[in-house]
Amino acid sequence: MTAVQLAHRAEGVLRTFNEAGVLAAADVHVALRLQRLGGETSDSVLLATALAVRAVRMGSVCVELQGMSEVTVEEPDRDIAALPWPDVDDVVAALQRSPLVIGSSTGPLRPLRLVETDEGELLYLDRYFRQEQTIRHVLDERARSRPKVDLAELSGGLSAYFRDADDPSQPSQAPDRQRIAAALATTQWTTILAGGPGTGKTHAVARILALLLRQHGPGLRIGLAAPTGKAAAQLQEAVSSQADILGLPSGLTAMTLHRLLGWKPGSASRFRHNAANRLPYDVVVVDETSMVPLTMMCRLLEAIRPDARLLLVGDPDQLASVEAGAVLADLVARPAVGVESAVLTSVVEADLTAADDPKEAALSAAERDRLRDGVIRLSRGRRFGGAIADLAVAVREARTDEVMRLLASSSSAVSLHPPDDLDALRDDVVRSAAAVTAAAEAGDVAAALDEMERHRLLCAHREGPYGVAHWAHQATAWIGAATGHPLERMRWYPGQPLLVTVNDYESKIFNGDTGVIVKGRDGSLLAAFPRAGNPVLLHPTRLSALQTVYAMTIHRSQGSQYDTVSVLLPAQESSLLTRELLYTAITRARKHVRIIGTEEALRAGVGRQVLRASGLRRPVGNSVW
Ligand SMILES: Nc1ncnc2c1ncn2[C@@H]1O[C@H](COP(=O)(O)OP(=O)(O)OP(=O)(O)O)[C@@H](O)[C@H]1O
Repeated sequence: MTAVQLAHRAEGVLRTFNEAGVLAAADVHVALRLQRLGGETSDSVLLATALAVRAVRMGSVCVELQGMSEVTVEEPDRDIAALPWPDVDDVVAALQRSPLVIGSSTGPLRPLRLVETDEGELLYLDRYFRQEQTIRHVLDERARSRPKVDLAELSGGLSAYFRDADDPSQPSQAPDRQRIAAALATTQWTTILAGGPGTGKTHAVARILALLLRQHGPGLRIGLAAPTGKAAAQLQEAVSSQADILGLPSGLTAMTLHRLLGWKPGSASRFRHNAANRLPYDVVVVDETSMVPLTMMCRLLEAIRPDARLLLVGDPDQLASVEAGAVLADLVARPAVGVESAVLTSVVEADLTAADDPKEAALSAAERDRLRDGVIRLSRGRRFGGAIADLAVAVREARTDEVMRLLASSSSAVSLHPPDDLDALRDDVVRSAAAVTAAAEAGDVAAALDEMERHRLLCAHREGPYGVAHWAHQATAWIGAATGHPLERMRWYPGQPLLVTVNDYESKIFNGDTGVIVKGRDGSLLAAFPRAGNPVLLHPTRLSALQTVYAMTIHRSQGSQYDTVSVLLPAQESSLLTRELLYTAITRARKHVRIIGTEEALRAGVGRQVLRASGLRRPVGNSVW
């Protein structure tokens, strides 16, 4: 059990909620500070303020006051409902009078914002409300006009780039959502290209760039970015690998969003590029957008020129950023506000109206509606088919019985093991370590890196009996017992799996990169990291933050895939065990996903959703105090 950190100065209701683990010491401190500065005396307002701070800490953008008591805490046996929750109407009334709330009649300092919606009031820290408003405003402004397009050129391009995979002499069969995505991105300023792993998002992005080059010529300035260095490197590799066949410029580089926007040392949220100094690109592509938090999305949208195309790419069903906001999921789920595009309809009418095809279902009315805002979701799996994809979809759609049925089926691609059934896991850990070590000892860098992709052990937690630390230790012990060489005492050894935890721009090695120690030609030990065609080799002491990684958190594994993934489920009460977490873990596997845990834990996970409160996905026109 984790002891709750208590705020020393907390009294009354704040103390009670702090002791119960609902509020952290930091939430209490902020609320008390604002109370002092604003001269607020109401306990209800204090509690609501602390809950608004807590909400951001937990990844939400605001608190839904009607549901403010529906919180989960780390210690599952706490009776949260029994806490002295104030009446919601009283809280709202107190907030409307509070000097801390914008629009109230009194008070010099107004850090809070109360917003009324059809589903009840939302309480924001005003800063996040303003960021949400900026995002909404910029996107709505961008949707008011459309780029000029050479339609003949566009039709020619669509027909050239979207061919039937089995018979390239023919255009692909309608409906082809990739073709719709490409037509959208050419005919609108903003496109949101959503889809699960292997649905061909990057394939479509490369073709979209080719279409835009046909429209605008080789002078088109392209900015490629992603939230992490690793994701940026992957985007660059994926686009570069298609550059030749599509005639894209060679040497296209992708960078982190921080770098794209011009990160200023010492400022976490202010960038060189902003509304007054816009980004120089004609098209900006952001990959892995699910990991982009609200503040970063706001800064990006402020900095992008109104006449630059923006392509936001990602999987809205994956775990969101650790910071506040699940912007991609919100933008995909937002009610449509844009108007239908006759140009788009004319270019891809066959795709919009086609009936079900064996490979791809017809577009639903809801999907057609979302096209008005530039939102398209790719659904046809291009990489892995069968049971893994079915399991991922069943988890995403919370069809628990179907999840259990798939795991009980005879498929060799998915399996569920009780917590004490560890033989297959141990075999995979030992076999994969032996193969990596053999290649690393032989100095075969490519083979060592390939072998690293065969199996990955994933955990929800970092600490505790279900955590990475414990299971990495267990894996090390299994490997040591199998080889007769205990690994713990060695600093560097061939076959040692590595995880980088800090960006190193000079070496182009990024937080989240994984690699392996290999023997160099002269027998010295080097850290190897995969890069398309050309692995990076460095002396391990050149990198300041390297960990040995026999197990990894599911959060960390985002953006990577492995042949076999073993997922260790925590106890069913764990608030980390959610549908998004399971979906993310399952979709890391190419050939086999092995889930280790109880059926109860799995059912609990499928049933639990990460509810990140925000106003972005609600209809506009709410009255605001
Ligand atoms: N229309 C297509 N025709 C033929 N092959 C395709 C098509 N679309 C995608 N592919 C292939 O399917 C595989 C997966 O595509 P891609 O990498 O673009 O998916 P993704 O959605 O970007 O996946 P991830 O999110 O995991 O990076 C790739 O090998 C790609 O070349």
